Amino acid sequence: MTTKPRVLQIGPLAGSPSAQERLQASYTPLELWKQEDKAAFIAREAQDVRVVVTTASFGCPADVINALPKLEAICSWGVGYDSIDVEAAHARKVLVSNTPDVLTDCVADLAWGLMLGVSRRIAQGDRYVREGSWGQVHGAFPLGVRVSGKKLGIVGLGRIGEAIARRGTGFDMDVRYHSRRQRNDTDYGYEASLESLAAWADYLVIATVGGPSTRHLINAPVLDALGPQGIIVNIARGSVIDEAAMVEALSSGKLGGAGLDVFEHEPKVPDALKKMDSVVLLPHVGSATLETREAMAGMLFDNLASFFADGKVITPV
Ligand SMILES: NC(=O)c1ccc[n+]([C@@H]2O[C@H](COP(=O)([O-])OP(=O)(O)OC[C@H]3O[C@@H](n4cnc5c(N)ncnc54)[C@H](O)[C@@H]3O)[C@@H](O)[C@H]2O)c1
Ligand SMILES: O=C(O)[C@H](O)COP(=O)(O)O
Repeated sequence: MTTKPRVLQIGPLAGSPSAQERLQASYTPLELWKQEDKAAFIAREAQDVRVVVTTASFGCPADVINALPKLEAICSWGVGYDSIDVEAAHARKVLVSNTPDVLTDCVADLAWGLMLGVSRRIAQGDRYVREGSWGQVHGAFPLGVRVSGKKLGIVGLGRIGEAIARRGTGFDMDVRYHSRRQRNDTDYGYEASLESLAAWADYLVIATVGGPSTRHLINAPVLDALGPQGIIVNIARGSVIDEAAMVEALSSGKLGGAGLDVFEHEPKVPDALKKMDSVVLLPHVGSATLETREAMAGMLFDNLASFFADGKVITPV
């Protein structure tokens, strides 16, 4: 009988219906999140472990990486790796893998759901019908804002940003983007400054990586430039927007609206946002469809199998 390889699992694979079962079927996961004294558990049980299994939300900090002398790979479920200390991993030649591409379409679809939801007051209208206000309240339901034909600014024209842009052309929108560098393989207009993109755009959609390099990239001056008719959508990471500045801009009418799937201190959401009809709030569900979550699990297991077969991962970071 062959023994199942032992892997250190940082957090549960709760986002895919079958992933935890599949992990247990082929591997022996050491469940770190269940341990009271994690450092002692690692020192006692995980000194021979070659692989860490984690997710974008649980990540893997440097102290865990450095407490595992035999570590060779960190395989993560999710495309974002801002929660993994990739520098510490690479310093020890530890491979890191994520799950790119398979979630791109669903996250882009959700960004569009947020754009439409805020502009056409979809969540507000749903509340209005459910609470019995339709036909009872004097005056009509407030008017929304036209989406088709408007100006779409994308911050971070990567895989997801580009999928959002592509959908924009189907809505007859003019699309421009800001990234650290102009891309020479796309015809979308490039704005070298974030503020000039925001000043031009009706919709500013955030699709960059998270982490220190993009922390508070969207600050008060950028929000001011987007202006009282402007709508911001964030499906990237909450850290990219200065959340306090955004709440202030929305409260004072300096910013028109916001569609948010991610927040600075998840699962905490500022109470002020919950009271505003100009915002739509979602609980970090960009990739949360059955098909995509299964595909992400598939990619995680392909990376694990590849590592244990020949020491390589398929989608390295
Ligand atoms: N809401 C969700 O559930 C959800 C789901 C999947 C991914 N995400 C987030 O979306 C991010 C993007 O995913 P992707 O697959 O498109 O990644 P990607 O690497 O293809 O794209 C990231 C883009 O950000 C750009 N970028 C990096 N630093 C920048 C900066 N300082 N200024 C402007 N642009 C910058 C890069 O050039 C790149 O174009 C992930 O890192 C993740 O954090 C969120
Ligand atoms: O980066 C990602 O892929 C998404 O944010 C989904 O991962 P999470 O739900 O674990 O953050």
